[in-house]
Amino acid sequence: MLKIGITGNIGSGKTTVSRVFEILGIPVFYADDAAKSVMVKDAILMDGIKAAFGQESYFDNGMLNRRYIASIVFNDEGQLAKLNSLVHPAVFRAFDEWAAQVKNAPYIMKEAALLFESDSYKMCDRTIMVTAPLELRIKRVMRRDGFSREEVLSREARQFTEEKKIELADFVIKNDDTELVIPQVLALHEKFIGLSAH
Ligand SMILES: CC(C)(COP(=O)(O)OP(=O)(O)OC[C@H]1O[C@@H](n2cnc3c(N)ncnc32)[C@H](O)[C@@H]1O)[C@@H](O)C(=O)NCCC(=O)NCCS
Ligand SMILES: Nc1ncnc2c1ncn2[C@@H]1O[C@H](COP(=O)(O)OP(=O)(O)OP(=O)(O)O)[C@@H](O)[C@H]1O
Repeated sequence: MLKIGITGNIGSGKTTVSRVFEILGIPVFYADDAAKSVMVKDAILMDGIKAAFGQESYFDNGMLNRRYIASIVFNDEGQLAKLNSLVHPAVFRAFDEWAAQVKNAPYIMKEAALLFESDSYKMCDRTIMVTAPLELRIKRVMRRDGFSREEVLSREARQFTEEKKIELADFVIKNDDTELVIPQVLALHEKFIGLSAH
């Protein structure tokens, strides 16, 4: 089945855009959500996270202490690489399991913040990069998550630049208040339906 990867840097709106594809009936796998899910369900992974970052990584009720882990990894590249190497293989497995059970769809999508950084774009037939100017992205995430400007920038600094991802991607969706998103989604949807028919 045709696999489309969709990504975008922090606050670009990749989740919002992916929801539009979902409304069109396309099954979408959300890698960020899957990461959060395996991190509280996969016992071997949880032990690995505790061993690497301490017991404080989890609250007593089993929930992930996201603020604590974020404060470590987004300030230290080595610690982030360690977290990524623990979590990403479990997310790749979750995607494969999810994809194997999808029936009757013209194509499927994988929404992932790190589609290019993690090399998972190589498993996709086509890729989409969602873009928006940095200042707008910062504003969106500060409003959505109550993050400081510095917190947004520390994550942005751990991602490839938008320019690099635009070069790597097959298609770009502009989500920056100058262009309407839905017509861009519809045009790509038509294209992917055409590709899946061949
Ligand atoms: C550190 C964690 C606990 C922080 O949780 P939090 O709820 O604050 O963030 P959330 O997961 O919703 O991500 C929000 C955004 O932060 C950025 N971000 C998240 N993880 C990473 C990462 N490993 N590298 C760079 N940026 C990242 C992305 O832009 C993402 O869309 C969480 O991000 C995490 O476990 N990350 C490691 C797993 C991962 O790589 N997930 C993303 C792709 S699978
Ligand atoms: N075109 C838009 N107009 C107004 N608000 C938008 C638009 N696109 C996204 N947003 C808002 O911006 C915020 C970030 O969008 P979204 O969560 O889709 O981005 P994301 O790329 O998935 O972010 P992250 O990388 O942080 O997970 C959300 O609160 C969303 O509602």
